[in-house]
Amino acid sequence: MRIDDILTISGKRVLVTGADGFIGSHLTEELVRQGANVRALTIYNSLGTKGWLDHAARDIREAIDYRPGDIRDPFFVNTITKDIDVVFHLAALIAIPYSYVAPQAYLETNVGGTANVVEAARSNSVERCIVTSTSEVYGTARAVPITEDHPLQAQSPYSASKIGADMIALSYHKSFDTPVSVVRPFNTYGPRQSARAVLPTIITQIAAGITSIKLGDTRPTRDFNYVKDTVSGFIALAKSAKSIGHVTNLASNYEISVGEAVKLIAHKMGVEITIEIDAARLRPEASEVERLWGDNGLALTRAGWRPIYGGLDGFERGLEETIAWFRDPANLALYNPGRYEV
Ligand SMILES: NC(=O)c1ccc[n+]([C@@H]2O[C@H](COP(=O)([O-])OP(=O)(O)OC[C@H]3O[C@@H](n4cnc5c(N)ncnc54)[C@H](O)[C@@H]3O)[C@@H](O)[C@H]2O)c1
Repeated sequence: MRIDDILTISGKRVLVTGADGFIGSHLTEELVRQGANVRALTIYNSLGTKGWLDHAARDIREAIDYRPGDIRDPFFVNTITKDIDVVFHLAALIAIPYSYVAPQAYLETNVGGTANVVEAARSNSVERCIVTSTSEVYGTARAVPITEDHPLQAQSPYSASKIGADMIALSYHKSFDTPVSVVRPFNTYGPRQSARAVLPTIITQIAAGITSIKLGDTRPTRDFNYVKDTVSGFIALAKSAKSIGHVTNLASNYEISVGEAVKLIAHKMGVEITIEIDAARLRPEASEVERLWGDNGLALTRAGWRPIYGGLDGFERGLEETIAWFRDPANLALYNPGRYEV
């Protein structure tokens, strides 16, 4: 196996798992734009839909090699990884509230699925395998900004499953020299995100004319990455051999509370709102991650990555783009406007 210092994306055969999802669809589009030959693992469904990739531009849709299936199936994952150069593994169960209800499913998909992906990467000698972690694995910050050596605290079954996945992935680098990079994005937002996530919850309710906004706890702080930054970070880290065998944060390095983010969104959407605390959205006290604020220094050192949408100014620009997308009636219609998701 040869590992270039700087890998070129153009012309590479790239597998994206979770390509039908929020971040995965944006990443897939960008990889196609950069000249990669993309194979998209989309979850199998009997309707034959391909999630958000159905909404990509026609030339992008037509350039993709679709492989509907399931990451829990090791034979399938191994088969579609043959002849692949670079793997971006994003497929996962991600909703924290559902992880309280069905923790076993989170273990099967997030830990078992990741084990299948890194095993396929090893046995097919890929050049890079990018595994997606999450800032949730840090739990409530003990020190800020959060660096990659911050303790891991599993405050939800989701977080525990992602910690397990990260450890399996890193063990493949240590044990077999598989070129695994673990990428740890902080909260990502932007067009196409599920209305279960906090910013789209606020935006879709306001866009649907609701002024009494239902939310969970508004006190926790988050470090929000705009999806274009998350995607450029994934690609930068894949290109750089310096990220192999390591965990690297992708953070905007700007901290804001959920309550302050709500006020900012309402201001940008030109409405006065009241916040209604919804018990159904509250996490158990010990499970709520109170504070996330990430350090992104290693992403710069290892891959030359900096967020374009960093700081308050960048967050405002990212929100404006996101709000404009959700306000488009064709997009809002996909969200069943007026329906409130827990
Ligand atoms: N959105 C965020 O704020 C955020 C932050 C940090 C990390 N992440 C991570 O980024 C990745 C993508 O998250 P997202 O926000 O785009 O979520 P998403 O739910 O939109 O995408 C996840 C995709 O995984 C697919 N999937 C689920 N189970 C599968 C299975 N068994 N087989 C095949 N595909 C399966 C789903 O169909 C979905 O398209 C996840 O690994 C998540 O943990 C997300």
